[in-house]
Amino acid sequence: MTIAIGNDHAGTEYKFEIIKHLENKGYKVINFGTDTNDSMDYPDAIHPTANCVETGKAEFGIILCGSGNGAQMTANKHQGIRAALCWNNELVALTRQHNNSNMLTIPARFVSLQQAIGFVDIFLTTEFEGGRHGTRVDKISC
Ligand SMILES: O=C(CO)[C@H](O)[C@H](O)[C@H](O)COP(=O)(O)O
Repeated sequence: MTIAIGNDHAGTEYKFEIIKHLENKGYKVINFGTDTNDSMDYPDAIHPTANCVETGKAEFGIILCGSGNGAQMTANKHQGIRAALCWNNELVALTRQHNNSNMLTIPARFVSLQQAIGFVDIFLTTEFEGGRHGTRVDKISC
């Protein structure tokens, strides 16, 4: 499975650890984020990450910024993206089960690295439940 990852300067350190973790598990990772801690504008990294998922080159995307808000807002401008901002395990599981989210947004300045890695694992292994949730997800697009 291929995962697209993107981040601004607030997410660089967690991004490297997440890539290492995913590659150890056999995932292919495409990195669109900055690799330094120098200040940059999150849309410049998040749009290409979202585009990669939207066009089917990656099955899922992981995005990080300080609060998660800017990254999530940017990704959700893409028609084919459902990006969820999550800060605990239950929210991660729910957004896969109920919203069929295809991008996980991690607020890197508000969760620990251990939490962030746990979120990634839950996100990538939790199935969409379909049924009534499928009807609702189909109604999101306008
Ligand atoms: O959280 C963010 C956007 O929602 C970004 O990560 C920015 O880092 C945040 O806005 C803080 O900006 P700063 O330049 O790192 O002070």
